[in-house]
Amino acid sequence: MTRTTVVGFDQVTKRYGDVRAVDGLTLDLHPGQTVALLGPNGAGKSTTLDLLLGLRRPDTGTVRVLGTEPREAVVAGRVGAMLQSGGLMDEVTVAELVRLACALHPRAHPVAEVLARAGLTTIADRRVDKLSGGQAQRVRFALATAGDSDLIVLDEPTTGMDVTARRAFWATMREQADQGRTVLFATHYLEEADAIADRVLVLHRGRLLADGTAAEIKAGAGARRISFDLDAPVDEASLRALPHLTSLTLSDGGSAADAAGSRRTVRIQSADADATVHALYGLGLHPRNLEVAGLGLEQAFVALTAAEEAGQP
Ligand SMILES: Nc1ncnc2c1ncn2[C@@H]1O[C@H](COP(=O)(O)OP(=O)(O)OP(=O)(O)O)[C@@H](O)[C@H]1O
Repeated sequence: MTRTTVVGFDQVTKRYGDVRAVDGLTLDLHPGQTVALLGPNGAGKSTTLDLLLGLRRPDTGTVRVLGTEPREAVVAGRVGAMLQSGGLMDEVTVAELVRLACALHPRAHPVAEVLARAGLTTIADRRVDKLSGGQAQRVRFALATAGDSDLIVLDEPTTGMDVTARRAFWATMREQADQGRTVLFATHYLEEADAIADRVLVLHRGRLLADGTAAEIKAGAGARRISFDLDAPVDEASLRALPHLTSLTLSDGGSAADAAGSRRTVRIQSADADATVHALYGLGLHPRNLEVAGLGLEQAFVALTAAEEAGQP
């Protein structure tokens, strides 16, 4: 089965002076996908979004959106965007601004529906320059969903939103994806990516470091968490010398015996848990409550990007 390509990057590079913000990026996004774009500060996320919205042009390579130039797709109303720095007009009310966005959209939804979806009905008459940070985010969200777009692009959309607003926001985005739209969002909230995205892209120095479901990314990072308790005093240096260990924390267990310093809880991150545990028993220790678990998305992300940093000058 051939799938429609909503966003296609082919060997795209974008430099700012000496900085390669996007470096040979090749990528296809498909309808109905909810895609999280992750990466440390400066990884190239915003530049990638700017390229696919036609706000910047690649130095080399091609970007296509819904089979056309990005700008064409945007002008045709096929792309809704919520950008980080999107300034809102002063001295207009929420309703006026949303009405304007709907008037400009070739396939607009009714204004009341757009306001309601973004949770703005009760503050529709407020001036946008008097809103709180989270309320202003909701207005940006309303502008991104003013019309029937095929692709919704969100740059750190939930920054400043409270828990309720965040939940409502993601429930709406889920609905949008269920209706066949593609939702692409850049975020630093890895738990959101884990919970919401069915595809996760990890960017690092403008390159794609990982691409898969959150579960695949966690498994692909390879590392595991090992934790156990020790009743006898332990020589920290011998633990630190365990093979494949990437981090170690020692903490007191919290009981009266621990005050004497004998009982410790040990938490290890290892790139090869089997080998580390094998060597642990080789030290003659008697670990209790031993647990080996996979990484969370956040830990996998840190492990992936740290490994990449270590391999680069
Ligand atoms: N207008 C610009 N002029 C010069 N350099 C820029 C410009 N915009 C971005 N850069 C540089 O390009 C690289 C990628 O920046 P970009 O904003 O795309 O990253 P990001 O992943 O969105 O970062 P963040 O998580 O901090 O928002 C960074 O090194 C940044 O300093």
